[in-house]
Amino acid sequence: MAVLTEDALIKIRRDLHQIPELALNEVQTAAYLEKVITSFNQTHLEIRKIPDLPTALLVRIEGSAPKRTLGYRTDIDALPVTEETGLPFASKHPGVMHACGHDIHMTVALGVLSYFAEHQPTDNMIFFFQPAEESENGGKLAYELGVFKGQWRPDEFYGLHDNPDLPAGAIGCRMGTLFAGTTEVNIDLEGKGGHAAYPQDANDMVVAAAALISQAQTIISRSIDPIEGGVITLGKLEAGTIRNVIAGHAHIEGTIRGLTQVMIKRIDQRLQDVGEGIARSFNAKVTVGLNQGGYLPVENNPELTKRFIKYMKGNPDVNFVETEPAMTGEDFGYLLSKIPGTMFWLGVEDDSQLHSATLSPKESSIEAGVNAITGFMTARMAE
Ligand SMILES: CC(=O)N[C@@H](CCC[C@H](N)C(=O)O)C(=O)O
Repeated sequence: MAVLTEDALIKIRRDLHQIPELALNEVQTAAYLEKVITSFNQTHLEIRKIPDLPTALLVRIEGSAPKRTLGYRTDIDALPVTEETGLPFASKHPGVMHACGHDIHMTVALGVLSYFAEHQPTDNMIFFFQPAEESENGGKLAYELGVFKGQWRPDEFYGLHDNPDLPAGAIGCRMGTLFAGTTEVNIDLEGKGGHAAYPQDANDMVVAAAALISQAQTIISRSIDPIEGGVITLGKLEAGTIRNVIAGHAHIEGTIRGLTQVMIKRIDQRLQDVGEGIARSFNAKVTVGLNQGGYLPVENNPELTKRFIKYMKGNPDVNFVETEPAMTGEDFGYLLSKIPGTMFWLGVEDDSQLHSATLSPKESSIEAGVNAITGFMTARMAE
C-alpha cells in the first residue's frame, strides 16, 4: 500500500471505531494496526512487539542519514461508555466506545507512518502504538519494561490529543504545561448493614459516602488557591442492594487533577484528611486509595515546543491556535518526563465533550493532522 489517501484514512478510522477495547485488552485493535502497518512499504521498516505488553506495537523506520531519532506516540484504548451517536459505524462492542477519540489518534499516526514508510526519512523514526492511556499507565509500563532503549530510544517524542472545542484540523499547543497531572482515587467505606427500619442498630455507608462526597468538594473551594485551581471528580459510586436494607459498604472512584505536582499532592492530602474525618464521625472504616501512576502533568519541552509552534504558525496550511492548559490528564506526561518532546491538540470540532457517549469527531481533521505532522517532522529532520 502507498501513502494512505483521505478515503483510506476514513475507512481505517471507522474500522477502528467499531472495535473499541479497554486498557490492556486492545487485542483486536493491535491486530488491525499490525495488518495495516504490514501493508506499508517494509523496506526501511521494523515492527516490534513487547511480550510483557502484548497489545503494544512499536515501529522503527531507518533514516537515510540520521542525526537523531524522532518518536511519535498514539494511544489505542477506549472507554467503558455505551455509544449513543447512532452512526452506521458505531461501536460493535457493547458498553465500550472510542469516546476520547483514540480512533482518530491511531489513524493520524498510521497516516504519518504510511508517508514515511514510502518516503524514507533522513532521521530515524519510532512510532509507539500505546495501550492503556485511560487507565493502567501504558506509557509508564512500557518505559519501565525498558522498551525505549538503544536504537528504540527516541531523542524527542511527539503526540497529540483530539479536541472537540477547536476547529477541525486545527493544531493547538502551548509552551509549558499542556495537561494536568491526575491521581486516581478509590475509596472504600465499611460500616454495618441492617434493616431499613432500625438505623440505630446499623452504620449506614450510603449516608457516610454522601457526607464524604460533599466534603470532598469543599477541598477545591476552601483549601485550594482559586488562581491555581484543581479538580476533584468522583465519577463512580456503588452502595447498597435494595431500598429497605441499610448498606454496610460503599465504594467510590474518582480522579484528582492539578497543573503541578505540588497542587496534586496538596489535594491528595486533603482528601486523606476528609476520609479520616468521615471515619471518625461515622465510626466507619474508610480507606482512601490514591494512585498517580504515570499521569504526571504534561510538560512540553521549551526548546522543542518553540520549534514546533514556530513551524505550525509559519505553515499557511495549518490553523494554529495557542491554547490554555487543560485539566485533562495524559500518561504521555510520564514519557515526556523521561524524553523531551511536545504534546499538542488536533481540533476535531464537535458539540460533545471528550468522554461523552455522543462524541463524533469531524473526520476531515484526520488528513489535516497527518499533513501538519508530516510537514513538521520533515522540517525538523532538515534542521
Ligand atoms: C485525555 C483524557 O481524557 N485522559 C484521561 C486520562 C485518565 C487519567 C487517569 N486514569 C485518571 O482518571 O485520573 C482523563 O480522564 O483526563
